[in-house]
Amino acid sequence: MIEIDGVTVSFGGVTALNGLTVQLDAPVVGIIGPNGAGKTTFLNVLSGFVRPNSGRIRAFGQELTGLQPHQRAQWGLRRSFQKEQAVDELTVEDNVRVVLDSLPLSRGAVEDALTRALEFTGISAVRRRSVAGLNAFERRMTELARCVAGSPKLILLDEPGAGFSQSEVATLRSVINGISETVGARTFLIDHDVDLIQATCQRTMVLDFGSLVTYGETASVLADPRVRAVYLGMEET
Ligand SMILES: Nc1ncnc2c1ncn2[C@@H]1O[C@H](COP(=O)(O)OP(=O)(O)OP(=O)(O)O)[C@@H](O)[C@H]1O
Repeated sequence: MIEIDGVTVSFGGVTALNGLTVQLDAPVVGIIGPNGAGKTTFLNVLSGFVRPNSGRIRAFGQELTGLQPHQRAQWGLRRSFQKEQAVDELTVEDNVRVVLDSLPLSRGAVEDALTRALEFTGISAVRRRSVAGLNAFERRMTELARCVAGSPKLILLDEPGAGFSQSEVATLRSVINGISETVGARTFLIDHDVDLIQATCQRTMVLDFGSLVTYGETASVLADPRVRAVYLGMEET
């Protein structure tokens, strides 16, 4: 259970999150809303890159508010960004090893976790290649491997499917669907692809202008006329 309690974030005159209060309790939670709704800001607050003006965040009983980003990573938080983060000059395995080396693990445990992460994301065959020589989807899967490595508790994915083909998104979908059982982590997924949200997220939260529109079972949320109005740009029927 991840408890968000009264989180407000202002950037000058812009209120990116406005007293957000919600308890997120599914293996994979979708986060949707129009551009500028506050979705990425929410992930930034969770990962510690943005300090809220007010409010608290607790995850599985642990107070995250006040922890630095590296302390959250050690606790078990992982994050992928809209913009690619994998380092071009490093091999795939070294990109993942960087994450594991920051954790209190023995050499052998690092290598085991590395192999598991690469297998889980389907990129074992390219593990010794440098990221610069990979295609865009292999680079995205390298970032996914960084997220699932080292027994994370909570994985935050910011539009991981953007720009990929249907078959690549299908591969991504099955990886996301396997995280809860195989990796044992919760996932929060921002994506504009409603089909991906529907196929992976048991529950979905909708934001608009930094406020919670609704949170609930994904099928009901997507059928909600308020959601269709704010997110899908449809008239209420
Ligand atoms: N660092 C910042 N400085 C100033 N304003 C910001 C900053 N980050 C976000 N904002 C503003 O806060 C609001 C919420 O932005 P955010 O990126 O969280 O929305 P979003 O829902 O992720 O949008 P998108 O779907 O376009 O990625 C927007 O009005 C945005 O311009």
